[in-house]
Amino acid sequence: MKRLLIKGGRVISPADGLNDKLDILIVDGKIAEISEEIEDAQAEMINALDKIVTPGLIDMHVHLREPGFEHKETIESGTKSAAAGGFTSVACMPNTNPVVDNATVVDSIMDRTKANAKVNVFPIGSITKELAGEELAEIGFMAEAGIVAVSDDGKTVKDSSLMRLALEYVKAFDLPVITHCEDETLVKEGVVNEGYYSTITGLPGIPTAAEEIMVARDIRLAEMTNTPLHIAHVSTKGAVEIIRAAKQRGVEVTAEVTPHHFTLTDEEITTFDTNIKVNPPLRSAEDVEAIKEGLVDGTIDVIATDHAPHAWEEKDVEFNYAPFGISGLETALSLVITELVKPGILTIEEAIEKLTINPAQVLNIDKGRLEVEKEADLTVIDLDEKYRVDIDKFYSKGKNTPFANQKLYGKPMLTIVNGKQVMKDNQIL
Ligand SMILES: NC(=O)N[C@@H](CC(=O)O)C(=O)O
Ligand SMILES: [Zn+2]
Ligand SMILES: [Zn+2]
Repeated sequence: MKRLLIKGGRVISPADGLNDKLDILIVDGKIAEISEEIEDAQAEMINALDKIVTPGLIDMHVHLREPGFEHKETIESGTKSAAAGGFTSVACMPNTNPVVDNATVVDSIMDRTKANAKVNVFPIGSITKELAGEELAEIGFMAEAGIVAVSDDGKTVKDSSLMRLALEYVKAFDLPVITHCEDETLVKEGVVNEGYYSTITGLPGIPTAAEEIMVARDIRLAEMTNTPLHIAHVSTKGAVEIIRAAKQRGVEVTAEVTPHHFTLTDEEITTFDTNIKVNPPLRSAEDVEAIKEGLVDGTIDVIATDHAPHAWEEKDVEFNYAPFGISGLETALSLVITELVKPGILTIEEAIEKLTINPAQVLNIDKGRLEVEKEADLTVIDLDEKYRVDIDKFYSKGKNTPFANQKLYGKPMLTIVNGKQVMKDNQIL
């Protein structure tokens, strides 16, 4: 029997009402005991004194790129990156090649996960076949194969009546719909936020209304069909306001933001660095402020990375031609701590909620808690560790981050998945 004893940490699990100095004993991959003083001579001991111990972090929005774009990322490299970032579970988006629009592709991701993944992987199926927005994907078969949600992420389902149909149809399978909101007719050739900085750089702009129109549409459709809707990567003040109002009148809508959208503004585009090119684009300081308010008052339930790795040579082109996306798994927790927790915007408990139980609840997965007899997924965090982001040490193939060389606070020290240590002190085990 394999025994692991995590001693002396401050255990924070909002869903279990825990915020105390506690020991945790893991036996054969499961949590065996959580209490004040556990002694176990046979167990391997981990000293968590002055550290925070939380349920394993969950990232409900990542692009693992496999199958089809293995030069950008694979299930192996992407889940190593997740483990390095303190995540024990990720949900992966279906914009692969082939698209995850049928059960065979879901099965293949499950098989590859079993063989190569360092953390739990929960596949998301597409809403429409080939993400083409024309007919529904094989949602029922994919549900049987184990998807946790559907999304055409990367694209909006343009046809409102097809989106309505999708929202009706998923009810039979109890799946949430995750929507990527942009009105393509307003986006056109846009590559950055439309505003002062797009004007002075001459880069084509994407107006905030492009996002807000679709957020409003999808919320109305969710309301009409009574289906849970999750809004991906919220980036504008107006979107926060629309979601807040919808929640107030009882619509079952949830929302996420990414670390880059609560950290950076569109002023960054004056560098023309393609590593800040992302969809939705970095917005104005006013939008960032509104997003933070949304995090504080609960309008925004989840922090998710939208980890979108790209190959170096793909980003090393003129701004207009570079693909959208930021590699996010290995800086997310530090950005949450540096930008939200240290300045007192969120308490550490609130931050952990948005990284554990809240995404678990959106996806309806049995994760995000610390409970005896459950699989031991845990993250040990050092809140005070200060370090410089080193992209050469990234496990992700995607080095496309605007945070390279930045000094950040707070780091995951240890990631445990199913009782197994998968990352310790920046090393994948
Ligand atoms: N966010 C991005 O900029 N890119 C994502 C697509 C998406 O999340 O919409 C990608 O797949 O590269
Ligand atoms: Zn998207
Ligand atoms: Zn995405």
